[in-house]
Amino acid sequence: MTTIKVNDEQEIINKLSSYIQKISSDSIHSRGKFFIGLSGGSVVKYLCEGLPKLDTEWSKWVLAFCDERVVAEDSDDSTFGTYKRQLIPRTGLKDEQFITIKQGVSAEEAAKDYAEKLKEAFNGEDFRFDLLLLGMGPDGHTCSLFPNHPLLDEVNLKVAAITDSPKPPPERITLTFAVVNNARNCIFAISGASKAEMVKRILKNKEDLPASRVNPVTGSLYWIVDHASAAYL
Ligand SMILES: O=C1O[C@H](COP(=O)(O)O)[C@@H](O)[C@H](O)[C@H]1O
Repeated sequence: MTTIKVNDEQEIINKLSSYIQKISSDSIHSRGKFFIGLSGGSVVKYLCEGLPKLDTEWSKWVLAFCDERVVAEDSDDSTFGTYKRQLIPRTGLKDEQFITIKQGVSAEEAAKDYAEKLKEAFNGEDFRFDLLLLGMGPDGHTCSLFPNHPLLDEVNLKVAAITDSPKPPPERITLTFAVVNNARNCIFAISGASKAEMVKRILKNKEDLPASRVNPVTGSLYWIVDHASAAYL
């Protein structure tokens, strides 16, 4: 694991963008495509500012979600909806390159459908993302994997439904750790004093929290933290 300390949110965006530039170029060069998993929350802002500056073959990108809220696409809570409004118009990306959840169905059905879509995108069961961009809530959750939730120990499903998310909205789908820890690269990008206590509990105290369970088996893990979130390291 590599921890990168930067001064502020702008430096998080710069550092994150330079990793994405390198990993996307390497992936496209080696395998012809770049499979990236996006998160919601603060990661959206980092990407909307950073990605438009990349020099890349946008048509080679395949974009999926580390988690998604089971809501209508035009809802402010929809992670895809937010990227559609705020990111797509500023890049060469097209809507069709995003693997999105089925609309108007239960979380259970959306999760099953999403797993099928990933299977098709990856040409099989081995969902090996080139890069997962991860956020972490102040409670230590990542994706929609929350502290003390039974989904933390899910080993059979690759995409799971959650209907009791402690953070609204309650209905979501999420990648499970089986997929997260199969990625080639995982990057956490964390800013702000509200995350400082949790950053300490995870990176310094090594407590068992959802975000601490991200540890790609044959991949690389990076934590990019700003001055405020790294205050207790
Ligand atoms: O609900 C969610 O929260 C996490 C963390 O969000 P942040 O705003 O604290 O960075 C996010 O990574 C996840 O994708 C999202 O659904």
